[in-house]
Amino acid sequence: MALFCSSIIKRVVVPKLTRKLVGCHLHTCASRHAAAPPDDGSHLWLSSFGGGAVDLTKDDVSGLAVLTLNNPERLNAVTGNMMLQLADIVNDLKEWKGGKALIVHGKGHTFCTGADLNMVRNMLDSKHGREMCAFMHKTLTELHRLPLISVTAIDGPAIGGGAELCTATDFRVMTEQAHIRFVQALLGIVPGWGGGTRLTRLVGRTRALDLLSSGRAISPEEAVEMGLANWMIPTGHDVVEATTDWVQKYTKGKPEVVRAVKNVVVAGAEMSLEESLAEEAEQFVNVWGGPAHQEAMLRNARHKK
Ligand SMILES: CC[C@H](C(=O)O)C(=O)SCCNC(=O)CCNC(=O)[C@H](O)C(C)(C)COP(=O)(O)OP(=O)(O)OC[C@H]1O[C@@H](n2cnc3c(N)ncnc32)[C@H](O)[C@@H]1OP(=O)(O)O
Repeated sequence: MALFCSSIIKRVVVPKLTRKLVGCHLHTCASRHAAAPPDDGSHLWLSSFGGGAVDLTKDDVSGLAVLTLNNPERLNAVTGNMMLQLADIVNDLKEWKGGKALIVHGKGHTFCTGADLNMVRNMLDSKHGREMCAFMHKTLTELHRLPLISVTAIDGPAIGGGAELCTATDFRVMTEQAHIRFVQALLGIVPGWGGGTRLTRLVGRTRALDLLSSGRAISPEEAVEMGLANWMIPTGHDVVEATTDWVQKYTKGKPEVVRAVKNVVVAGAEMSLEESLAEEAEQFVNVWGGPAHQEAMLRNARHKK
């Protein structure tokens, strides 16, 4: 069990002024047809939808990071402020050279119920919808490509954008109480955070069409059966601890090797044959003769079962 030490809690606090704005803004949120958020020509208007937080702990010894969606009063619905924090954290993790693994989970016995509906009701114009969609596409694509072994630990509902978010990690593990549900079609939309594309590539065209058009809930058993989830967390275990133990089989190597393996797989999944082979060669050269390679040769490594 990896112990957390030298962990850094990273939380971006909404400045007081914005809070005031959010306060008066949230006052208007009561009416479903309030004006759309301020038009500042970028995605920064997302911060006018405050509430919740995305917390990150990083352990420089084990190379394990834990990202926590922290909005339990709203079942970890993602506010605009949380979207901005998530993007900041993904950028931070991209540069974390000692990083090997990332666990994404939600506070309390819920993973995430998608976008904060109070925000959604106040940004129904196509301009803000398009900007939010583009922002989350970029953020979750970069999360998916992080040179870390990433796993979403789902305890409770993963609904709408929450279902999409869990497809942006390499693996998914679920408790018995968990379920995944792509409700977008029931809300008159389609996935807005890239989850439709990733789901289709994960489970195939027919199953993706079944799940996206029906909006039905997927149990942990069915998710494992169809390859959408990779493991069921045994009951009575702490979700993060159990997931930390589970992911360790992928992170025994040195950070540079773990990161190189992930980069090879991302290339194989997303690039043309020639580009992917070139990237694989690049990754090979980066680790060939490196500390891990030298140590293995000195160890005269043998691989008995
Ligand atoms: C771009 C859109 C994006 C996408 O799909 O791409 C989206 O994600 S749109 C949002 C999709 N999500 C939903 O529609 C989920 C809505 N929530 C529910 O269906 C239920 O809350 C459920 C089934 C998850 C749990 O029901 P339960 O009865 O157990 O709890 P409550 O409904 O009473 O919820 C407790 C508390 O949380 C608030 N809540 C829940 N989900 C959201 C949300 N997505 N946004 C904001 N707030 C949410 C709910 O309002 C309750 O708070 P309260 O103050 O008591 O009203």
